[in-house]
Amino acid sequence: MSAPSASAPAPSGHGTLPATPATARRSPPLSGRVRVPGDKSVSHRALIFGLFAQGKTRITGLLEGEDVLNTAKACAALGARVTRLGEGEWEVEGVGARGLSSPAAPLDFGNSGTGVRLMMGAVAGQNVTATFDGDASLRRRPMKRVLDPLAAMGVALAAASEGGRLPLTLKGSATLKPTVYETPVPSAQVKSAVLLAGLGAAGETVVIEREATRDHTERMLAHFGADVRVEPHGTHGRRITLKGRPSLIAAPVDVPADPSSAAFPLVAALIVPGSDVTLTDVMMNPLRIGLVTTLLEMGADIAVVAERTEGGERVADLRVRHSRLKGVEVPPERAPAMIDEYPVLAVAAAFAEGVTRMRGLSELRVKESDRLAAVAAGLAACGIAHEVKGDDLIVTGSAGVRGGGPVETHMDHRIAMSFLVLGLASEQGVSVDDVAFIATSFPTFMPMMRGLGAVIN
Ligand SMILES: O=C(O)C1=C[C@@H](OP(=O)(O)O)[C@@H](O)[C@H](O)C1
Ligand SMILES: C=C(OP(=O)(O)O)C(=O)O
Repeated sequence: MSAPSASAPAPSGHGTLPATPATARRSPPLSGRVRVPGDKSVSHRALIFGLFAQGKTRITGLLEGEDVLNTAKACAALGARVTRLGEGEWEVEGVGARGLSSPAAPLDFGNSGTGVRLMMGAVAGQNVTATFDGDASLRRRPMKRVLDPLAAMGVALAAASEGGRLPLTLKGSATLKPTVYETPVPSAQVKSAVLLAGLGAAGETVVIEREATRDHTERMLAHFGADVRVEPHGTHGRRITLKGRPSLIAAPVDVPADPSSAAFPLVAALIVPGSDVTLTDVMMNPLRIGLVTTLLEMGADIAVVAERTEGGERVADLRVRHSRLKGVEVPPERAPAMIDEYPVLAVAAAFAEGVTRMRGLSELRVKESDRLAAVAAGLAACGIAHEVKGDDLIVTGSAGVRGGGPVETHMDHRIAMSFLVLGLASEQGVSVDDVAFIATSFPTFMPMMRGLGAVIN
């Protein structure tokens, strides 16, 4: 898809602010019982579905991280009345499935790929023109993966930066065509953008994925009253069929604790000797628990207790104790279920006996940073033997990890948190260059980790 170039003002966010470095030091045993904040994926979607629904959607446990707050602002700019009622408690008064209005100013999604890509899908079937922007990290990330299927449905790209990157302007279409789209990369964001566009198309929109990715959009479509069918496709895939132009009705959403955030205290407890930590209310959606599966294979002592269903999702408490880990091979088909957890899995692998080979990590290259490169550079700065072979990351663990740094975090919250966790069990501790971006997904990371006994300053 080609388009005239958009003028590019300075990117938003921390990119222009001075960095905030921090150091994590070898720590005493971690202990305690904590609930990490609400799931980021579910939080974005709760707000967006609230925008489309008729009536007032009440959300509890919403993640109040910068990524989600930017989505809340975008929902308001598109016409919803968005109110914060208390900590994690929000109300969205929606505009109905066809009622979005053009925002007065560019929508700024900061650091968030999920926010911007889902919202591009959301405006697709609306009589709306909107400009999408973000910080320097988000401006580098590929948007064509969403623009291509939206263009096939009839959305016009009015302006974009080189390669279809942000900032870009979309003109939605009130006569959007439904599509049958097979996603070329395993991406819940691409799938969700097409399904959200499909809300505005007359007829059935079908998304086919060769490997199943997180299914929160499908679940929420059903929860808000849409007619959506999910069928198996091939060995690992799914076929999702959505009937267009449904009336969505406001429905309460109780956001469970984010397994991708829980990953940090979880791995910290495994590698800091003597630790015993319980993480409560963690979402155990099967498409999100690849890390737990892998760590159990590595010999981790993780007890899954009080498993139950809350608000349509499996949740459980996880009791985690320091463990002697061993290296494993992580198959490529597991990648969608643990995509954001590879950086912290690499940290666990650094303390495991033997070699851990993580296969098929190409999607890590297009996250907030090139995570494959950032993890490799961080491991090198901490004296950990590793190798990147094609799209595989191979880490050779040892009982005595040197640490050190400084680790460059590249505007990436998960790189910052992963290497701080590594510092807690390393000989010299670990310094990272910037912790400001942790606020995008886990704003309480520092106090929560310190509360468990972690030494970070
Ligand atoms: O749909 C979502 O909420 C997300 C999907 C994943 O991205 P991709 O769809 O690009 O794999 C993940 O990395 C991101 O943190 C959240
Ligand atoms: C990749 C991530 O998020 P996003 O794509 O929404 O920026 C993440 O949180 O690790």
